Amino acid sequence: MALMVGARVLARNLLRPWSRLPDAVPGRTGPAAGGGDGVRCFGSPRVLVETDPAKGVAVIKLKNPPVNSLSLEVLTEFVISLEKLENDKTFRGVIVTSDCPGIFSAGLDLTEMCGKSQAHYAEYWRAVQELWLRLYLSNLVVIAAINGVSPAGGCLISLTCDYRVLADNPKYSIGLNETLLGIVAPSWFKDTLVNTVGHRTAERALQLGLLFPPAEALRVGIVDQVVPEDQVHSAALSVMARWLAIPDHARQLTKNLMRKPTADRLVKQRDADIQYFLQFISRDSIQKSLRVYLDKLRQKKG
Ligand SMILES: CCCCC/C=C\CCC/C=C/CC(=O)SCCNC(=O)CCNC(=O)[C@H](O)C(C)(C)COP(=O)(O)OP(=O)(O)OC[C@H]1O[C@@H](n2cnc3c(N)ncnc32)[C@H](O)[C@@H]1OP(=O)(O)O
Repeated sequence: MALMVGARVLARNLLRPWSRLPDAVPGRTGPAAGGGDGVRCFGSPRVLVETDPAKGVAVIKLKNPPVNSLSLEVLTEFVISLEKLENDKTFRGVIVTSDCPGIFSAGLDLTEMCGKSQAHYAEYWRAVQELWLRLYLSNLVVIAAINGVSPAGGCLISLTCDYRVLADNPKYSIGLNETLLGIVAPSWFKDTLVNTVGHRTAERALQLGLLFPPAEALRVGIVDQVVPEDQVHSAALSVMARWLAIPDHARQLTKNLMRKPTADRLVKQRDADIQYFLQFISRDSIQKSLRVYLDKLRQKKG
């Protein structure tokens, strides 16, 4: 039942005409993310989309302060924005970045996984799955311009992209640090990392919950390029131009060849994966670990 409610909510959101989204910011024009006139902006307050139709490129900027945590709303709005871009043949590439200074994304929203109902957990997890599937199998060239720290789910978002550019700032570490919270990265998080850095590096990184600073991130291959902070966006645009020089059909079929077997593993057992998540996240010991971790984050200031 819970799964059906979750699926219905997501489906309703996905099918809702864009212009009727409650938070939509339709058709605003603004200064070009990549320079030049004709940039149009749409999206929602939490997921801004700047499009440059002449270049065929869009920029998705996550804006969920203070830390760009991936709440249910953010996940849903992200999927809707991606779908809109995928369906508009004007666009061939998208850059994913952050509008929150110093933070790419703090990952999954811990408050969505702590002290909530089973129905809520199911709805939330389906939304996490949905975003992963959409990003991982996107026909667009997807480039991450990582302009801030990127733990766990934040790292996962960038791992689904075709290429990762990281700003060279020692504070901007990246990795799947789930074990440090007393939780476990699911198999498809693990697969995404293994496909990027190889089995041994992934095993060590996952068990130890490693967060790599830029130079090390580049060395292990969890990012493809490290550039000075003020060049992240221009570097992402340069990489985009190179990837867009490849004929779409050949690149897309190749991407599919590389990624579909991994995605299919989740698609074939999506409901079972949700049940597994429910069992895991509802355990008293896991809820306790999450509460302790959240309290530590909150007390940091005090
Ligand atoms: C065997 C198989 C089992 C399968 C099991 C299935 C699933 C389980 C696994 C689920 C996977 C989860 C993946 C995740 O993404 S979990 C989230 C991991 N994220 C983190 O560890 C990052 C935590 N945050 C930080 O480290 C820092 O906040 C920061 C991002 C470095 C930014 O630091 P700073 O600028 O100093 O900001 P604050 O720390 O003061 O935070 C401000 C504010 O935001 C709250 N917050 C931070 N992160 C999160 C978050 N991820 N979710 C929700 N809220 C977050 C923080 O509590 C502060 O709140 P207050 O203003 O109220 O104090």
